[in-house]
Order: sequence, then structure tokens, then C-alpha cells
Amino acid sequence: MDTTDTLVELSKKMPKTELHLHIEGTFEPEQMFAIAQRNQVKLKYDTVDALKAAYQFTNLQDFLDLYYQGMSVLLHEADFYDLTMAYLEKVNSENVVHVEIFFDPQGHLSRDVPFDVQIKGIYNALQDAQLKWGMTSKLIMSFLRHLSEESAFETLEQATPFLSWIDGVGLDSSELGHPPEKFSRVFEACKNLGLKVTAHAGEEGPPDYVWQAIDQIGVDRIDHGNRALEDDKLVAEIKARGLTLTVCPLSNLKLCVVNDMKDHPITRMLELGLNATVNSDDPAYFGGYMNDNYASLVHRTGISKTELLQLAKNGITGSWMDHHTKEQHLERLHALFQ
Ligand SMILES: Nc1ncnc2[nH]cnc12
Ligand SMILES: [Zn+2]
Repeated sequence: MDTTDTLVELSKKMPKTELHLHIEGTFEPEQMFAIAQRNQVKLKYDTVDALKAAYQFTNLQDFLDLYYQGMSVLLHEADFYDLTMAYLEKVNSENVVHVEIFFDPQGHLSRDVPFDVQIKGIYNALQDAQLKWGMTSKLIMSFLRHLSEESAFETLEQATPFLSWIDGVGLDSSELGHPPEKFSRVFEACKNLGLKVTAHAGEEGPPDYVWQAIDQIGVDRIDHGNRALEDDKLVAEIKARGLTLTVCPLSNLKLCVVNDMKDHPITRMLELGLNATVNSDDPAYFGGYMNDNYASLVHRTGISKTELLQLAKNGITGSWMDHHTKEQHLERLHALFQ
């Protein structure tokens, strides 16, 4: 029998991928204050502690209100670079070998921060991480679903000169009242450009939104997907299609998607044969990066060694890495579990 300490140690050593990560959600309060000062922007909170004390959320919208405030200090290319590099350094120290990160261009365009400023900062940090540590990455441009279809199309237009840096598109922000079908035409255009497609669905929204993400958007992956478990036919469909779910345990706890980590559905997802993965979503706001998410599952759900291996495997196979690189990571992972 493996002790929890042994399993936590093992989870730290596993080569991991992060497939659901909003770069703006990695903004640690200390760095936020430093960049605010450098840009002479005033934050609503006077101290790091006061800001941290506000991180009490009862739902997704509570969090989003703070998240948009936080990102408002990002103005220059160096800000986006520093933010991204701080995250990459952190997860490199946690044996994360590959990241697929979201950015929210509309959250910055609305503040007159040009698209090229945002993406150059983020992309250069991703490139440097590959040079320094061999960490690979994909970049996912995410549309804000509380905004209009027209705004999403305008954003896609702005992205056109940088399409070679963008691997996929996503859909995030306030889920309830903003079903995936609202964006079916934008996603169609994105697919015609050869972009991969994913969408947040079933975090707070009903199973019908997950159906829409599959049937009307044709997603390659589903971000969260928790509420899919309410619909047996939907579970069967996700399984039949082999769709990966990018699940975010600590995020779910902080945003009250689950009431207690011991009730987290991730082990149930595995039992049902779904390709669940572990991710941190917005680690600076939710109390933990990749290893903390795994540790929390080990401590609270009684997850087994076999399940840990399955989650890490799913993270590799569900990524958008090339086949050969996946095989290399899988080999290393299996060697660790021998
Ligand atoms: N968990 C989440 N759900 C929806 N939109 C988000 N934007 C950043 N994090 C998000
Ligand atoms: Zn998310």
C-alpha cells in the first residue's frame, strides 16, 4: 500500500503537461503590485495582503471580476513577458514538460493594449523556455463569451498576422447565459484557418452546453466538463469520441463547483473511461499550481497510484504535441512507475 506521502512525491516527479491554464490567472499579487508600480497604475487594493484577502469566491463571476481587474496593470510587452516567464519558471521546477496556455486578447484590447504587444511578450517567453529547458508549448487564443460574436470576429482579424504563433482557440469567461452556439460561426472560421478548437463547458453551465461544444463547435477538447456527468448519453458521447477533459481540481473547489475536494468527480471520470487530466486554471487565484492540484487529490480523494499514472498519461495523450514527443514523455512516465 502506498502512503499518501509516497504518492505526493511520485506526482511531483511525474513528467506533466498543463493543458488548461490562463496566463492572466498566473498573476501573483506580489508581481501584480510590482508591475502596477512600474506602470504607475493604481490598484483597487492598497496592499498584497488586502488583495489576497479578497480571494474568496462563491462562483465563477466573483472570480472573473477580480481577474479582469488584476490584468488591467498589463500594458507593455515586457509585462506580458515577465508574467509568462514567472509562470514557466514555476512549473519548470514542478517537472511540467509541456504547456498549452490560454490568453484573453479581448481583456487587453478593450484597454487599448495592442494585440502584437500581448502576443509578442507571451510568445517570446514560451520560446525562451524551450531554449532554456526544452519545455514545449502551444498557445491558445481564447474568446470572451460574455462579449459578442462580432467582437470575437474582430479579435480573429487582429490575430491574422500572428496565426503561425497560435495553435488553437478557446472560449472562456462567464459561462451561464453564453452558450457555445453563440460562437459557432467564429469557430467555424477558426477551423478553416487550421486552428485547433477547445471550449470551457460544463464548469457552471448545464450538460446542454457541453453538447453544443461537441455538436455545434466540434471541439477537439473540453475544458472542465464537470457537469457532463449529469447526462449518461453525453458521457457515452465524450467517451466514444475520446475527447480529453481538462479538469481543474483546486479551481473547482475555490469557485464552489465542488463543495469538498473529497467529492471531486475526477476519479469518477476515470472510472467512466473519460480522458480526464489535471490542470491549474488560474493558479495565482486558486491556491496552487500543478503539484498542489495533484497533492490535494492525493490527500483528499484517496486517489491510487494507477489513477495518478492514468491522469498524467491522459495529459500527454490529450495534448497537441506531435506523436513522437508524446511517445518520449510516455516512456519516461512509465519508467518512473516501474
Ligand atoms: N475557470 C474559468 N472559467 C471561465 N473563464 C475563465 N477565465 C479564466 N479562468 C476561467
Ligand atoms: Zn479556465
